[in-house]
Amino acid sequence: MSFLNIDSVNKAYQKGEKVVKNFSLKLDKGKVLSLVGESGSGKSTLLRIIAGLENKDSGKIDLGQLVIQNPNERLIPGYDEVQLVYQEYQLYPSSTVEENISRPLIQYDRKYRDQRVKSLLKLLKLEPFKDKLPRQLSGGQQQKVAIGRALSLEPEVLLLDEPFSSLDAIQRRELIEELKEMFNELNVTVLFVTHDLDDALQMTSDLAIMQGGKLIQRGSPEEIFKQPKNLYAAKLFSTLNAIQNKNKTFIRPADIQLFKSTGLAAKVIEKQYLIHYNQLTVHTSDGMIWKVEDKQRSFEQGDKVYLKWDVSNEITFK
Ligand SMILES: Nc1ncnc2c1ncn2[C@@H]1O[C@H](COP(=O)(O)OP(=O)(O)OP(=O)(O)O)[C@@H](O)[C@H]1O
Repeated sequence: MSFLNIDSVNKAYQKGEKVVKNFSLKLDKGKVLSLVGESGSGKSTLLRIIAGLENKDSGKIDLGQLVIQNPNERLIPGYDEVQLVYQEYQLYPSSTVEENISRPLIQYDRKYRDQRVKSLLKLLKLEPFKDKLPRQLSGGQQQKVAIGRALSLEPEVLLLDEPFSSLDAIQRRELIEELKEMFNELNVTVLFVTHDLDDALQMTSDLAIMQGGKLIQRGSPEEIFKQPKNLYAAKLFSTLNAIQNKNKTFIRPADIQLFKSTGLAAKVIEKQYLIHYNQLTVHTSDGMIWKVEDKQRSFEQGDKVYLKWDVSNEITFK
């Protein structure tokens, strides 16, 4: 039996369109899931509902025995067992790192509190900064303090809502690496929401894709890459080239080989130098504009190139 159960959740704001549509998801204890979706797809609303901070219209959410109720059904909204960290998470500006992390534990026994804060500072590698104020820290360190504060209450579930969007790519990669290790050690169940597939994959190999309030697909990156359920899921991984005269059928740039003779003729109209290959924009003789990968970096703008691909790599949507 899974640990976090989200069952057929629906939500509309006022009388508008539903922003979460019949959404169901299960997650085992101690597992990390990345939920990827574009802006406005309903990710934040869903997380707030899971945290018990937003009313749902229908559906059920439970953590084993604990049923998450709507805030309008409770005196104090939210649950210690479910903690939400988001990008603009506010730290107390005039409290130190140590005080920020210990704040939620104010009513707890002092000895327990000191131990918990000490172990979190260690896990988060924040010991050298424990007496600093938030403004004296980098963006990544500030987010670690926010996560430390959320973890201080020993939640069963940690919900991360794009917590790294203000960080640069290198900071994000390093922070995700550190956090992954820590989540594993703490055996906390994590739902990580992002619009960035790279971040999602860096965090875990359990992926869910949300679009227009619905769960589109759940699986490993490889499964979704090979058999994407729709165009959005496929495009998260790469550009798709539409094949002329084949309805809803596409080929990925990486699956196209380039030749100097024989194949579908095309003309290079643009060349971009990327890390692992030159990306060429080509105009095919059947009138399509495609992206292809020139791994040998042998073609220039204006050159003629011939394209071939294996039909088994074509992706067709129903
Ligand atoms: N409090 C609110 N009242 C009315 N509409 C809202 C409210 N909060 C969000 N919405 C709308 O619900 C839809 C989903 O928003 P939500 O923030 O959940 O999506 P998201 O996937 O998290 O997007 P983003 O990544 O941009 O935060 C959007 O159309 C948004 O405008």
